[in-house]
Amino acid sequence: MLDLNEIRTEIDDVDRQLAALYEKRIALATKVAEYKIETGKKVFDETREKQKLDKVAELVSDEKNIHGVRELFSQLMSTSRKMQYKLIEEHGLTLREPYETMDAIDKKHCTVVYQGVPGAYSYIAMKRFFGEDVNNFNVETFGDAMEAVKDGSADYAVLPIDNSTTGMVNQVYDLLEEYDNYIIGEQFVKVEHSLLGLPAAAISDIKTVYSHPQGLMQCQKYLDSHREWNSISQLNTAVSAKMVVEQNDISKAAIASEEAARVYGLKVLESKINDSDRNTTRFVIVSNKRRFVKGAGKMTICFETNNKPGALYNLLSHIIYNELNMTKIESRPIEGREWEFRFFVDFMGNIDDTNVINALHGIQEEANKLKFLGNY
Ligand SMILES: C=C(O[C@@H]1C=C(C(=O)O)C=C[C@H]1O)C(=O)O
Repeated sequence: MLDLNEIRTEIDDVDRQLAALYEKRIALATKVAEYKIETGKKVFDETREKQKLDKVAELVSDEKNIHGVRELFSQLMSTSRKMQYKLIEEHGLTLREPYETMDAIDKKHCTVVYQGVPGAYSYIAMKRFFGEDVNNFNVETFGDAMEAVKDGSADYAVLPIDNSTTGMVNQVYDLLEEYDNYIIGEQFVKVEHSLLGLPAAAISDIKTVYSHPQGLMQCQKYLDSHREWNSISQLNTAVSAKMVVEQNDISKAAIASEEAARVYGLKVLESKINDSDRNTTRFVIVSNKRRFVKGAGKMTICFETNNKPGALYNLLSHIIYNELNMTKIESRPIEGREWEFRFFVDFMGNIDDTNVINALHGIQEEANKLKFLGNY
């Protein structure tokens, strides 16, 4: 019979040696970091790491251990790199681009753009975030809103980015990657859809329903119970309400907010028709300036990786190692590169926190492309 305590005592002895050797190895890597600080050489040396893994594989006597020892050393080198990024940042050699901070957003003296027409959920989110009296104008598409912020005709844009029922708003993610605009705030709005018709209409009159694709998707179950209706996508939920008024036809209805019913003088034929009674949309407030509210607590970044095993795992390890709490990850296909993806990651932290700085330094060096999208 083997004695567990005895074996564990031996393991403890091996671990003591490993810990001492780890410290010795890290001390050497610190010298490497000093060399890199002096010479400007990059931390990550892929060729050296590949050679190292092949070397250590040759050092084991039992073939069964090759896989484990390669994994162990790739983790050791990954930790060694993270220690080096930290040292380099401490030396003031940052990869960060300049940015400013502000005490608060001046909500009284700004112009805000949103997509749609009055009564749209973006309009509701805008009023919720900036107040009822906000100076604003509207445009037809999300891209137009991004453009208005880029060219300075608006200081801020309010854009829907995620919905609790249907997930990400793909187009807005893609626009954040495409434009050099930054997220400086967010606003959650509980979205309750109603079926809106002309004052003279009854549910039995309805043949056609207009809404934004998101509105149609969020009421999928309700629409499935009325398969005789024809659903037609429009640019916006409130645009749909406006169309019902303009067409003046009792067989037409819109899926939109009760606010839209008030704005356009429509009748609520049925309220709360969304599939989930907790249907919520997250809106982001976007600016063309890298100016963030002091003490902002959430970061959004986006990066691309090689299509290689472990690539995403390796990049996320910077967030884990620096003890940052990741709250969201999404992926989008990269245009023109089939089956390659770009990742959007949210984590808690402020752009001035040292653990955020160190994590970003590592990701920037090791990802194909890192884009910082905001702090709010
Ligand atoms: C220590 C170095 O920096 C990095 C870490 C390595 C390691 O810990 O062995 C190897 C290569 C580099 O990616 C080095 O360049 O030698």
